[in-house]
Amino acid sequence: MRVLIGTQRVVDGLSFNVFPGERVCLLGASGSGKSLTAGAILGLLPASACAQGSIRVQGREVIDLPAARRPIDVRVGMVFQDSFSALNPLVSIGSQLQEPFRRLHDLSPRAALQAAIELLDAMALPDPGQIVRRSPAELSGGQRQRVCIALALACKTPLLVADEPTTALDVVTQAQVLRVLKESTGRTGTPALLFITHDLCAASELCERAIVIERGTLVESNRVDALIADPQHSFTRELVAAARDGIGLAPRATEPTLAAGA
Ligand SMILES: Nc1ncnc2c1ncn2[C@@H]1O[C@H](COP(=O)(O)OP(=O)(O)OP(=O)(O)O)[C@@H](O)[C@H]1O
Repeated sequence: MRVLIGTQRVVDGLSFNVFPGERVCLLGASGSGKSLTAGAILGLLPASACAQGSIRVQGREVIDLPAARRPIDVRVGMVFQDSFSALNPLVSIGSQLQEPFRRLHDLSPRAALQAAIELLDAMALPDPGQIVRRSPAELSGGQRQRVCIALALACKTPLLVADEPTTALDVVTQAQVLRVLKESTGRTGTPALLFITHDLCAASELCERAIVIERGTLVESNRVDALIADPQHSFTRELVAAARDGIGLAPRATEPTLAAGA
């Protein structure tokens, strides 16, 4: 897969899979092409950028399909760093969360509201019956981010891309959001996760496998524990030197949920 801005290849020859039940992190320095990779996978590249090569979701080619034109079963859920701009400030949390349950899952308004409250409860949000009545501005950043995760999960996509979802949060709130992401992805009946970050500690708490890119090119790919124990590339060595130790789990080998290729 490549992403071009004009004639410049800002992502070049990047090739990796995310399998069902996996949580994979995409690591790279600032400007290395992580967000453009996410944008290509989501079908949300800026107008100035263009993706080439192959991006398959559940085996289906989607590289030329912007998010809004993708069939429901190959859409990709997303959680971004800025939870405030991801939500409509004028619409209550309940109405925003009801929408995917009504539109995609055909639930009645009452059943959709109940499903929204149950999902917020699973996100470890206190008093979800009250939270659904509030607007985004009436929540803390960590609460809003968990609402964004709930919103992404409500769409029941096979893959969730989380682009630096904890960067704007304090360390305690980061831990809560990481816990919720871990509990709600990477298992049967939940989406696989592509977690985009330059925080190796967060990556090691959440993910089993890591892909490291530099200047839009893959430079290292391994299990997170192996990567931490024996980093090969200079950027990975710098990341490891700056991070505390973590643990990783073995990836599971089945049909890929996502296959991005050149
Ligand atoms: N809309 C755009 N127009 C022109 N260049 C862009 C655009 N978006 C990104 N770029 C350039 O493409 C490269 C990769 O950007 P990208 O946002 O993917 O990096 P990143 O790894 O996500 O960085 P960060 O960690 O700082 O968010 C950078 O050099 C950036 O300046």
